[in-house]
Amino acid sequence: MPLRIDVITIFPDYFAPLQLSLMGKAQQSGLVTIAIHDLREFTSDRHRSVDDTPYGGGAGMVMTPEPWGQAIDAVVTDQSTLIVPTPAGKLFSQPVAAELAHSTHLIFACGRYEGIDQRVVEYYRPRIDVRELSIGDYVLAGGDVATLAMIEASVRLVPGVLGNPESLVEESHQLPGVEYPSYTKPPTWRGLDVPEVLLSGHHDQIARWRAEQSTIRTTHNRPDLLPGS
Ligand SMILES: COc1cc(COC(=O)c2cn[nH]c2)cc(-c2cccnc2)c1
Repeated sequence: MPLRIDVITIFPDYFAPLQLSLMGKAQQSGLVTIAIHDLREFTSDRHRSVDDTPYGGGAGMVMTPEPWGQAIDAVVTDQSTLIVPTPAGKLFSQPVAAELAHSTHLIFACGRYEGIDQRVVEYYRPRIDVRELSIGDYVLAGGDVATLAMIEASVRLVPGVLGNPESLVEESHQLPGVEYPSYTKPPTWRGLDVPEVLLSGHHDQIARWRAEQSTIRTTHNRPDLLPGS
């Protein structure tokens, strides 16, 4: 069953990169189908407006619910998962990407301005799986870049998309933490040598060295990922 993805956005051009490289091949292979929808096609006023001033005051504008209701209704089924990228969401992660990779239908609602009228989430929550997801603790101008990141992270985990599942195996069995440093030819570059152990052919020593390097890097860069933290 191919994974179907519908993206609703006011900037469809943001998603041109999905036609390239791995994402493009995934679509050609029939494993994934991705459709981009312009939210403004679902407006009914002459100005095709999608936002208005916030109730309760405050800076900025909020996206009105009706165009979203029309756009989501046009693609939603009872198998859909609605994903709203937002700084207020639960943190997206590799396990979440793996879950999404095994979904049937994902709808990404890319908000702009200060966000989307909360009643859109409230309306669909009792009907389908709705997930407000954050890709990190910073504020983007819209959910489009977050959607690209989540699609790329998820689609690469769809069985058959990655040529060499080998790299996925290592990724999934890897110690929790960051990956070890990688090297390739030439053996010396600008006076810098590749660590001897990697040229030794001693696979158990190489595995030990890589685990050690991963722990050193995790301790330094991401202590929050260390086991037991
Ligand atoms: C749907 O509601 C949104 C969506 C977005 C775009 O997503 C992100 O920024 C994001 C997603 N993961 N990490 C960051 C931005 C806001 C927003 C909030 C406050 C002030 N300005 C804008 C609200």
